[in-house]
Amino acid sequence: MVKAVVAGAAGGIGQPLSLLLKLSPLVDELALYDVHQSQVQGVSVDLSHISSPAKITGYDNTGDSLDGAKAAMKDAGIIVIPAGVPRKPGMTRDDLFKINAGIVKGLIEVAAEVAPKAFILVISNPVNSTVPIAAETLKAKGVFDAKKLFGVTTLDVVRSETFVSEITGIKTSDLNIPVVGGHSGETIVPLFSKATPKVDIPDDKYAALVNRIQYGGDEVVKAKEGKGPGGSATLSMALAGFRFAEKVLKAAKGEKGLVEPSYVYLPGVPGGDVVKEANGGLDFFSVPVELGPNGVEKVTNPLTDLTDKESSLLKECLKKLPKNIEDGVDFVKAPAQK
Ligand SMILES: NC(=O)C1=CN([C@@H]2O[C@H](COP(=O)(O)OP(=O)(O)OC[C@H]3O[C@@H](n4cnc5c(N)ncnc54)[C@H](O)[C@@H]3O)[C@@H](O)[C@H]2O)C=CC1
Ligand SMILES: O=C([O-])CC(=O)C(=O)O
Repeated sequence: MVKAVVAGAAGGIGQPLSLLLKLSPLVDELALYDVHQSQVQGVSVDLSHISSPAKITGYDNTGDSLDGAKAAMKDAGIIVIPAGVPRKPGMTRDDLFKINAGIVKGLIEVAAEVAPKAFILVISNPVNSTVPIAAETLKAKGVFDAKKLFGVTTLDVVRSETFVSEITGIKTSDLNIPVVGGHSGETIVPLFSKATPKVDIPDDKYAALVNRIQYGGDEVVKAKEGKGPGGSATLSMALAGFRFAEKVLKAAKGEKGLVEPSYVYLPGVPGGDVVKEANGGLDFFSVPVELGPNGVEKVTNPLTDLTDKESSLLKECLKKLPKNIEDGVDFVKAPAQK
């Protein structure tokens, strides 16, 4: 019996993500949680009419309590978190930290209490910092299992597949492109030299392609012009979040050979120490993760034999990512100094 939870289910990502999970045969119960009471109840009733097996339940809180969050997450197998505010034009993902840091910490505290063994997939931005916040919160509660905590960076992979396919003509479904590092701007490092099948990016297209992958989020934010629900990517993100969640659930059921990059805590996962040595000592990094019944089975070090261009991208990533990680860790460990 697999209980899945979407926290932030009434939002721009939450709604389509919940629809995809409702359609999945891998989910037996889908609990939708949001602080937006009327919206989450409406979405729950709406989805509950779909004739797929997953049973839908909807939760919000009574007053200031977290009773809805607790009931939603109780004994969950997988918790996907797109709760929080999205960007509007002119904002960076780091601008979201002020609000989303506390939201993620609060949700993880509930998860630690009522579903300490759940797989936790963090979508809320800035992922580079919200995942360290989640890790430190779980550590403080004594229930941290790094193999089960994932920052969802799948949208960077999805965008890479789309944009590389446009240039090379290779079908997106045939492409496998590791995108590593973090999830914002220059911290996003696509490694075309490690793609399968081999992809040939013409020199005159390389910089623009990398830029489009790194700033794909900004392209959407700009196009949406701050109008309508969800100021940033919602539909492509719902697909990406579902793709990653589905792999986690399939691996939990014993399917083998499932690999996808994800932003994980390296010291707590098999193979992580090698990546940590290669990235200059960072604890958190997005790397190709092989999934198994207990989450991360092992991670592979993607930072070998990089091309000169990729080494330059990595260098830029490593200028920014450490501060993002530190901000997240300090938010939990040293809040007074913030
Ligand atoms: N990891 C990634 O690749 C991506 C991440 N994102 C991030 O996902 C987040 C959500 O984006 P959208 O769905 O577009 O925003 P949205 O504003 O449409 O939806 C967010 C939902 O979260 C709910 N919420 C707020 N605080 C909550 C709490 N404490 N508990 C439960 N629910 C709460 C809101 O009521 C709302 O329904 C943003 O932080 C955004 O930056 C967006 C796209 C890609
Ligand atoms: O750009 C944003 O704010 C949302 C996001 O993370 C993405 O689309 O990759």
